[in-house]
Amino acid sequence: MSKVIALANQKGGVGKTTTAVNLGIGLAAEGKKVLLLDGDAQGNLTDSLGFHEPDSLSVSLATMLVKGMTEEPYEPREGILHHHEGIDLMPGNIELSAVEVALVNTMSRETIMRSYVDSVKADYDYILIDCMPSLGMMTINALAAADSVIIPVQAHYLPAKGMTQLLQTVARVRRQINPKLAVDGVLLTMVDSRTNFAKDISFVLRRDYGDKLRVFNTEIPLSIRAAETSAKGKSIYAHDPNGQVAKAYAALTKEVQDIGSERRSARQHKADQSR
Ligand SMILES: Nc1ncnc2c1ncn2[C@@H]1O[C@H](COP(=O)(O)OP(=O)(O)OP(=O)(O)O)[C@@H](O)[C@H]1O
Repeated sequence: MSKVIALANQKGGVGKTTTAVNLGIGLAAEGKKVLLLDGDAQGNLTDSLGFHEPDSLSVSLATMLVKGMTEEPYEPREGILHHHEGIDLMPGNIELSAVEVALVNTMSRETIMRSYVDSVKADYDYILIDCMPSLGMMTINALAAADSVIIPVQAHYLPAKGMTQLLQTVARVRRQINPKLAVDGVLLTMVDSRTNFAKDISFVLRRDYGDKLRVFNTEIPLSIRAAETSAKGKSIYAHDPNGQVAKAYAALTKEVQDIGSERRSARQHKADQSR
């Protein structure tokens, strides 16, 4: 069964795209079939994977969503690109901005992306959605399509108000559209080991949100090597295989798979008890 994970935080520049690339390619290295969806009009995920002119692509996620809105039949695999490190990508570009505006007046406006995801799900073990840095319609669509959400947070800045708003949005989507939506946890990124900020933030998150909110054991270190990867169009495993960031993303990949297995056994346990 495939798992759909949204990478969301309405704050920009916190590591959503970098995590989508390196978690996705990490899962592919473990033998999983992975599709990344670029749900951000900036097209950074598409660009980071070496498709440096996202706006010139003739088919993208926006094309599929427009066809979904207008109920035109579509071939869901059209436009999917393959990256040489073993993952597929449905690219995103500036056209998503227009789609976001158009969605507002569409029937089933929150579930257009879910219909697209459902149409390709059978081909993949994991689908990761890189969200826009906003809580607009495109992010709501991603949350409606997802099984769970990972929230990357830059370790030297805790957007306390932003976190509350994001968790409220997740709760609203869960209540109204997608009851199965879980929060996998907060991922601390760009952690500078010379400071205590990461520890302080973990403490504040646990204090303010309690055990409702898991903080991943894995922390992603701050490193110029991570910042270099997008221009190169490759993952950190290919760019700096022995560095700390590659090790951290490999550890995150394991942690994400472990959360998946824990949830599956919890569901099984519940099902067995209700028999
Ligand atoms: N571990 C890291 N160490 C240093 N720089 C990093 C690290 N991870 C990401 N960066 C850099 O930080 C910037 C923001 O990262 P990224 O694009 O992944 O964030 P984002 O949340 O997707 O941003 P946006 O919301 O604008 O799409 C990028 O220039 C990226 O290369």
